[in-house]
Amino acid sequence: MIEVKNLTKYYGKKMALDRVSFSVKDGEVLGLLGLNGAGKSTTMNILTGYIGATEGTVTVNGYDIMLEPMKAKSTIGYLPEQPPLYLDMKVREYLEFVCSLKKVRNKDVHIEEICRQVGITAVSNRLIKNLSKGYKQRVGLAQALAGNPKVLILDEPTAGLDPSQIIEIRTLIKELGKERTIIVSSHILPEIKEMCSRVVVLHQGKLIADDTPENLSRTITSPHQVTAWIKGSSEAVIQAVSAMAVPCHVKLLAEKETDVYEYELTGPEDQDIREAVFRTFAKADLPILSMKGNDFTLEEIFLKLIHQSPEKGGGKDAGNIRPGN
Ligand SMILES: Nc1ncnc2c1ncn2[C@@H]1O[C@H](COP(=O)(O)OP(=O)(O)OP(=O)(O)O)[C@@H](O)[C@H]1O
Repeated sequence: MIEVKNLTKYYGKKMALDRVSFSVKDGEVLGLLGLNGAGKSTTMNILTGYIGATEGTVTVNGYDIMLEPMKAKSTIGYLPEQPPLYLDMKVREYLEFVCSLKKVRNKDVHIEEICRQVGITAVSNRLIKNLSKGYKQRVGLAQALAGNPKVLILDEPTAGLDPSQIIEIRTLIKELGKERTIIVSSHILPEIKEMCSRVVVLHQGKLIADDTPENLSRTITSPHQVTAWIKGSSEAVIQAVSAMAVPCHVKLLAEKETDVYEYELTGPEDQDIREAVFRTFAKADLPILSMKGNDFTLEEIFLKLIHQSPEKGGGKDAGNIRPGN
């Protein structure tokens, strides 16, 4: 269990965190989502006792990180944004060193176990500097797992990896999350959705949402507007739309294939038009070859979350969204 209360951090005059509070239950995988500079690393550095907070408290498994740092830290494994690797060491040598620092008993068996867990047994005799970035990240995860901590804190573990390495690391984190409490940061919403059971969204040092990924998606998707590829003449499409039960505006975007056009369909803000769109074009014998809700960039999502916060009058459907400023 991790409790974060009113965490505030100033770097000189620069405020990096502003009264951030949240908690993480045992066995939960919590995602910290935010743009660059949102305060994710600062939060993680405070949680792991790397830096102190200006105000506020953090307790990890009942130990206050400032008052009982040794006890609190002994329950945490940390993978910072830049993994703390000694490049001229071999993987095994490095893990032996980490295990000595953490006073791990039965080192050999333990190292074999964590190498197996993160899939680095085959490279355990290689110099770290000769490993790919994906494997270096795995070694970083292995050092976090040394000592079998109950809590893992992982700062942007997939940053800079190629797509197949990203999938491998995400799968690994999901696997590790079955037995541990994990906090993982990212600036990629789909990544957080895939790995986490809860998401805390930070923006400019403030907590602006704390919810499940599903509720968050519901809050930020916009089913009143869809983009669809429809086969048939544009005249027939326009005619079908004019007969729709829900009033809709249609905009032709592009010709995608012969006789297939891409349209943007927009209904009233508070209405989900997807089903009506499907029925309309099925009835008119105009096949929909693809349909998707309009995606938002992360920046747009943040603006939406801030706009929908209760303080700004958007509280009705805003889930657990908290004020943004
Ligand atoms: N040591 C420092 N001294 C001064 N300002 C800092 C320091 N570390 C971070 N900051 C500032 O605090 C704010 C939060 O930074 P932080 O690194 O926590 O954000 P982040 O969400 O982790 O971003 P990123 O994804 O870029 O790592 C930023 O404005 C950053 O410039």
